[in-house]
Amino acid sequence: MTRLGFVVSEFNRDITYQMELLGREHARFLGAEVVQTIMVPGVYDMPLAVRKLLKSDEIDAVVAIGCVIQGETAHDEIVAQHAARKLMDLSLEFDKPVTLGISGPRMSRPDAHKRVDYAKRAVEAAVKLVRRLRGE
Ligand SMILES: Nc1c(NC[C@H](O)[C@H](O)[C@H](O)CO)[nH]c(=O)[nH]c1=O
Ligand SMILES: CC(=O)[C@@H](O)COP(=O)(O)O
Repeated sequence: MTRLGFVVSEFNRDITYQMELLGREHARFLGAEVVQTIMVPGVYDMPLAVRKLLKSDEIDAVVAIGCVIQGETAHDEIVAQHAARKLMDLSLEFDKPVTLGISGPRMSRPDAHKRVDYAKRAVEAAVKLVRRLRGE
C-alpha cells in the first residue's frame, strides 16, 4: 500500500477542488491511500506543509496540488517557480517523492480548466516512484 499526503492550494479553489477530486479518485484506482491532507492559502505557501508531511513515518510521498494563473505582472512566475524548486529540494532532503500537480504559470483560466488532470498525473507519478524506489 502506498500512503500519500496531499497539500492543496485554496487559491483558484474552483479549479483546485476539481484537481483534488481527480487526484483522490486516481489514488483510489491505483490502490493508494491519501492519509493526510493539508490545505494552504496558495502555491507559494506549500513548502512548510510539504515538509510537515514528509516528516511523518506514515507518509511515503507527497502530492502538491495547485493552479497558478497569469495576471498582469510576473507574480505568477515567482509563485510557481519558487514553489516547484523548493518542492524538489524537499524531496531530495527527505528521500521521498514530492510530485508536481501544479498547473501554470503563463496560463489563462480556460487553460487551467483544461489542465486539471495535472493532479491525476502527479498522483500517478508519486505511486510509481514509491513502488519503483522500493524495488517493486
Ligand atoms: N497568484 C496565485 C497565488 N498567489 C498567492 C501565493 O501563492 C501566496 O498565497 C501569497 O503570496 C501569500 O504567501 N497562488 C496560487 O496558488 N495561484 C495563483 O495564481
Ligand atoms: C493572477 C494572480 O492571481 C497572480 O498571478 C497575480 O496577478 P498580478 O500579476 O496581476 O498581480
